[in-house]
Amino acid sequence: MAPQHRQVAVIGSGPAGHTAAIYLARANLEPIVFEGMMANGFAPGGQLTTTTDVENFPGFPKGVMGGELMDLMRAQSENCGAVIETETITKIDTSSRPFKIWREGSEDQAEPTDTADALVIATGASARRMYLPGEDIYWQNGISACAVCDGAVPIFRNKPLVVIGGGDSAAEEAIYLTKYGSMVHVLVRRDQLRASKVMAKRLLAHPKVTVHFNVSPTDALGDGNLLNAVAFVNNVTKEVGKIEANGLFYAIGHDPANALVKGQVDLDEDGYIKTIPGSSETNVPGLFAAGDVQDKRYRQAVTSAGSGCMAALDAERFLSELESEAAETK
Ligand SMILES: Cc1cc2nc3c(=O)[nH]c(=O)nc-3n(C[C@H](O)[C@H](O)[C@H](O)COP(=O)(O)OP(=O)(O)OC[C@H]3O[C@@H](n4cnc5c(N)ncnc54)[C@H](O)[C@@H]3O)c2cc1C
Repeated sequence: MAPQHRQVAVIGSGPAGHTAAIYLARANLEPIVFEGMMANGFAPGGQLTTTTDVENFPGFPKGVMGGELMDLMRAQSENCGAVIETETITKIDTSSRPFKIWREGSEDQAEPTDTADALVIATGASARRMYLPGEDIYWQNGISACAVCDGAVPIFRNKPLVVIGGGDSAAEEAIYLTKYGSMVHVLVRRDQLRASKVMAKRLLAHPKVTVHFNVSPTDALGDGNLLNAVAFVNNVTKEVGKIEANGLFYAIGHDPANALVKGQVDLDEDGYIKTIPGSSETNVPGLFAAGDVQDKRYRQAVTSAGSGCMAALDAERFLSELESEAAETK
């Protein structure tokens, strides 16, 4: 069967992918969105489908459930004219245009299932977790991987909190959480922080922060409903203990979902797709990146949506230039 051709395809269905789709559809470019089927471990809709209340996405004064927000974005994409396919893309070839795309199950075939003149990669990222015993019970009931997203929720107010990690993100998240928690304990696996000198100094000097070196968490403990303590082991003395805590925040890094483009597009040292600052353009003309897969700094729904808009506008301009070039050579 001949590949299905579109002017533009979007891979990914989080806030970045759907915002790109809304803009592309409104520009009459009839985008196809591959929303994935548990791609990168997430249901269609992405990371927000794994959370409850989202209180910082504009337009929802009382907050909105993550799953509901993503259903609304999906409906808006469709209403604007995007075609959404519940398919995971397992291979692309961007070495020549049109770009070649293979849906899951067809990656061994020579012929792609789809082709597109422009591609928006919005495959997202995932926060690293330790999957401690008890984590399945207390994930989102005391355990989080995003202080900015969840720090303000009532269960953490004036309560002791734990942050896991020793880098800049851990330091930033711990200091951020001092606004809400009564005390913030930072558990660092090694005998020193990896954070920059300035951040480390700020963290160590903060009156509401205690840094525990050579300590790793071993268990998430609670009452069956909410987390109330974190068990730990000292990696040097092997001494075990327990810290009372109503919040456990992972700050041990994120993994951008870059498998599709690895080796085809420039990535930074942490695996994020490199975009030209102030745009969504990658080093491959016609290939645009949006959302968490290219953003290691903000990683928020609204910034992902913003970059999805940028990718759509960049793709639209690229396609119209392509059209003009084709008209001139006729
Ligand atoms: C538990 C949790 C709570 C959060 N709370 C908040 C909050 O309150 N406020 C906030 O602003 N941010 C929050 N965030 C962060 C926010 O969810 C992300 O910044 C945002 O979802 C990133 O959007 P994205 O579009 O880049 O990608 P994602 O949301 O990661 O979505 C990417 C999608 O693409 C799909 N996909 C991946 N690979 C493929 C493929 N090969 N083929 C097809 N599809 C593919 C995935 O399945 C996924 O559905 C939270 C994150 C988590 C994990």
